[in-house]
Amino acid sequence: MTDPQDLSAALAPVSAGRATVRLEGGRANVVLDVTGLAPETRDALEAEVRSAAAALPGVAEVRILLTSERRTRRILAVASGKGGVGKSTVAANLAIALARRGLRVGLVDADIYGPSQPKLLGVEGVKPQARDKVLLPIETPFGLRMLSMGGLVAEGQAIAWRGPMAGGALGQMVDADWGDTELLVLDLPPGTGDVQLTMIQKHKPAGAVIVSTPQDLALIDATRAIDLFNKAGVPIVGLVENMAGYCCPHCGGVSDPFGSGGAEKAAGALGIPFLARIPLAMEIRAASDAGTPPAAGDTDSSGSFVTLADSVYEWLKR
Ligand SMILES: Nc1ncnc2c1ncn2[C@@H]1O[C@H](COP(=O)(O)OP(=O)(O)OP(=O)(O)O)[C@@H](O)[C@H]1O
Repeated sequence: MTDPQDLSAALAPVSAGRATVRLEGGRANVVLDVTGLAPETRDALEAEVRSAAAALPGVAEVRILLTSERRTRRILAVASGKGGVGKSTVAANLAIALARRGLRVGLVDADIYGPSQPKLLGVEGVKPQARDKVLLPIETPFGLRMLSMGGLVAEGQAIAWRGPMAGGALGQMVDADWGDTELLVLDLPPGTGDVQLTMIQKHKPAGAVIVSTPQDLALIDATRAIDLFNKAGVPIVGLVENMAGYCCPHCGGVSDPFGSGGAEKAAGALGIPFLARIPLAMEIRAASDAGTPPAAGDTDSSGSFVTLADSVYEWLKR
């Protein structure tokens, strides 16, 4: 017949110190601390503990209670005043570069108008599962987990959600089972309307990275985005200039279709940090379309995302 010591001894090798046990007649009550474990690791641990306890003589029933410490997880918003400036591309590559620096990163694609993260991260068509009505983020091949508005609707279906519906879906994604993820990068929809303001107020990002192209018109919109975060009391991490200088793959000459240096000047005038300059490069567009983000490799264009991630990393440390 098993006694409490036998039960503890039998579970010790499989539970790695995470189990607290009590024996009541033929029932083994196990409290399992699963803090920081990814869902699949947690399920495997629970199954191992259950079968180790059930194998003991005299144990007729095993009850397992999972507990987890609530972790503080920070949200980093990536936003732009207007569409098409490369906000999603920057968000995906920044998230990957931060993951490569050792942070446990998750990416939430909150862009209700054009969710593009599943394509950028090569997981198009993969639907997130749910457990007890809590979403389980998708594992991507690039060392980070992801949830997208795109994964919550049928492929190709137009997303014409009103603010409250979008807010509800975003809430489900932010409150998903992120396991030990310590930083959530939030790819916001472009623009500075009510939807964005509600998202920001509700989920209170720790900081915001603003993406702009170098020309004046885009910068005026970026200034509006900065104003939106200021109103919501969210600190601005800084401004990223995307689609700067184009290096011709044929002659090697550099041209500036959208002007140059505009974002750095604007950042100076606004008193916010200038984080990085990402070149306009065929390689970035092609790799993004192919679902192999440049920041996951070691090419010329990955360097600019590393610079960006370094600045953001330093900011997060502060
Ligand atoms: N630095 C770059 N060099 C070349 N192409 C780029 C660069 N940045 C983004 N692109 C391309 O520009 C297009 C728009 O990028 P992206 O979808 O990231 O923009 P967005 O601002 O998130 O757009 P939306 O407003 O639709 O959310 C994509 O085809 C992307 O591959």
